[in-house]
Amino acid sequence: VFRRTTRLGRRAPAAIRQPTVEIHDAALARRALVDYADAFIDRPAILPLPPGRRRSDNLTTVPYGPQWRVLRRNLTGGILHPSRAGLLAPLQRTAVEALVADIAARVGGGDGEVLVRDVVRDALFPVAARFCFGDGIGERDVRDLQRVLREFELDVVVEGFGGSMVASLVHWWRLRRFVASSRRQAEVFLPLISRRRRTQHRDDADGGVFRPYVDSLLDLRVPVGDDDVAGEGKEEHHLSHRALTDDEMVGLVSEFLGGGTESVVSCVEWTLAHLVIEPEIQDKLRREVAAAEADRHGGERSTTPAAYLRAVILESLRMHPPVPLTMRDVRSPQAVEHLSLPDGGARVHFILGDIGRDGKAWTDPDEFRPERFMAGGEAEGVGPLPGPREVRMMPFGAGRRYCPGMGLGVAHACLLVAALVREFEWAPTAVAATGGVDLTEVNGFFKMMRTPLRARATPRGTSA
Ligand code: HEM
Repeated sequence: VFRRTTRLGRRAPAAIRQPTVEIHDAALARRALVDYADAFIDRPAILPLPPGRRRSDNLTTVPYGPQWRVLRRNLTGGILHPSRAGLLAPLQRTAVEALVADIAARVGGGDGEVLVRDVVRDALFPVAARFCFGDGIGERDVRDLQRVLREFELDVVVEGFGGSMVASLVHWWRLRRFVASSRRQAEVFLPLISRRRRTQHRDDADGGVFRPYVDSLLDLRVPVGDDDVAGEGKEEHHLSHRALTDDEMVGLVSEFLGGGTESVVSCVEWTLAHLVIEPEIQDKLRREVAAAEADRHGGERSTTPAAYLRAVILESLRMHPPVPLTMRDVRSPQAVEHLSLPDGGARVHFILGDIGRDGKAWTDPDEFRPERFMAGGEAEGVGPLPGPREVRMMPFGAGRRYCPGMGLGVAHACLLVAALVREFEWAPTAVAATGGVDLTEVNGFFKMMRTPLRARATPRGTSA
């Protein structure tokens, strides 16, 4: 059940010279993250701090404590709260229209090949950028933001994220690239943040439509104290507070834009790959999406995805969780003892793809069968987030640090896949038709297709 890895040699810095334990098993994942929730609460440091730099965390890296609570509450309660999901509808409509127009232009009236991840990313990224900085940012700003995030991914994120990436990151040159890439992000983000600082209270938050993430960060005050040690055991309102530093703002914005887009792009690409290979599932899905459209009677598009669409997305997330693994730094003596972890604690990696394909929890786990999530199926009632009793899959993690963007991520994946099948028929390209669509995975920060999906799109002519 445990696979203990000892990849790091004695030359590795003390902070990461820890044994690594991998969990591939759904039942054990539940035991760890539910029974020992308090012990599985912090993530290990991925990078040693560059010389002369102070620690500045985003939500993913901040240790559990008052600062984490304030940042998390701001995102979940203030920005991503389900009651505000409807406010994003105009941005999402624009994204869907842009996606359909882009594909239609590429196939030029007839059918043609489309590189799926590029068109999806180009449609989705502006939504994340405007949700972050407000509706006022221009197309050039959006392009600059996309460029620096892409550079970060290409320069810093390498195949094999996890133990081996941690090892390779400690090479000085990779650390130097990381610092250079963060500096380039700061050069693009900070002027946009300053512009927002000058205008945020004047333009009534974009006409009262939605509150950009950056506005909430500018107003936020976090508890004072390095690594939150000062906050241990104190009520939050007894602590003194400070504004976020520029470095923290850059990290939080980078996390919001990068994590919120690429994960959805990965999910949509994997989903469409299966729909290309299995035309009956694509057809069934299209019929359901068309029926839901017909039910609209000219009203707003529903924000609740239809049952089969949701099942298709869940099946894709089960088989190809866009984030390949999630990590915890475990030091608690109790958890160490009861879970037979190495003395002194361990870095624990939960391998999300293996957990979703655990043969003890799923029938034919390598088959793409959305029906399992429908009424009467083996996974009826299973959702994207595990409940307290069992873990069958955990594409958004589990326990206290589960993904706060889950609702938005699933909504965006559903919206984009629905538009893709409603407007186009998807088939393998001539090359793929003989060689098959390549479902080989490659694990970077995100689980992507090793051969990016190219598919033949034929407009269905249903668009208004
Ligand atoms: C399909 C889309 C997405 C997937 C599959 C995904 C997956 C994940 C996973 C596996 C984790 C680690 C959870 C854990 O350690 O237990 C995570 C954390 C996180 N995600 Fe997502 N995510 C998605 C979308 C988003 C979006 C849209 C946002 C923000 C707008 C977001 C923001 C975050 C943040 C801030 C964390 C760290 C939370 C914490 O430590 O408290 N994610 N995500």
